Amino acid sequence: MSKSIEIKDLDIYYDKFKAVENVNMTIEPKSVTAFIGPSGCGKSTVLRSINRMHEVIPKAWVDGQILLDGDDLYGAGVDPVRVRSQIGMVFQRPNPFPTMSIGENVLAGVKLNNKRISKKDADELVETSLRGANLWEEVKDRLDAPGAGLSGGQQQRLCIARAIAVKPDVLLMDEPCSALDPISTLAIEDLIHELKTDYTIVIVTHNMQQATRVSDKTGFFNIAGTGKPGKLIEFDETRTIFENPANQQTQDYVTGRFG
Ligand SMILES: Nc1ncnc2c1ncn2[C@@H]1O[C@H](COP(=O)(O)OP(=O)(O)OP(=O)(O)O)[C@@H](O)[C@H]1O
Repeated sequence: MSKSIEIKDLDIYYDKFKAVENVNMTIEPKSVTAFIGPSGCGKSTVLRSINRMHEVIPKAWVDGQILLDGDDLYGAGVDPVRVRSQIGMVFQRPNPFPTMSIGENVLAGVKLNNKRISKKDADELVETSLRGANLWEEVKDRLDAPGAGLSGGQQQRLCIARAIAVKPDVLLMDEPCSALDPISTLAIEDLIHELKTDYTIVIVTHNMQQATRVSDKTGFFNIAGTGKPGKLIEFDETRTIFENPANQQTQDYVTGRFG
């Protein structure tokens, strides 16, 4: 089930360093939101704070609220492990577990959450997740082969299958195509389009064409200088951000006049 994300007055720190300041945005369910901006402006940091992965780094913390369909993910008593199962993540480099087979990789997240499932249910889940990730036809005859034996693009779709197998509400993607060739990139972009019918998706991308191709809304982040916190400069329909942004910094960035 797809849910909304509301970020309120969010500051994000690495120990004493404030990496991101005062982020406010509302992300609609069943939409794709792209985060763009120059290196170091805090896109990945914001993304990782949405599923409480940020605090895994020693002394990293946040101030502010992130609401998933109105529930504060940072509220007292909220289990970060449960948050991470509701909000899945796909990383820059495909990272299937190297010693596991394709089928075991799909089930890895489910097993990590201590869910016991029958062989029949497991087989069904492997198939629906791989179909959901547009990988089933390519791997259905070799589910017992190692996940590491797939191509980079196939491995990334396997990681997406692993993420959707736990039936999350949200999928976060941190530059999911940056290690892939153009054909595999298009396959992932097509998949993002399809996944939007079931999930809320947030994607960090350095590729502005990709942002225009896959996203409904875009957030442009910027940084005033080294050591300064990154800020969300503008958040709007992707078309508006790229064709008629309200802010001069956004205009300069999307037209390549930046820096
Ligand atoms: N583990 C960390 N410890 C300390 N500081 C960090 C850590 N990770 C990131 N930072 C700092 O936080 C700031 C934001 O980094 P972040 O990686 O979120 O930016 P980004 O916009 O995603 O950059 P890029 O586009 O290069 O991936 C940077 O100043 C970075 O050096």
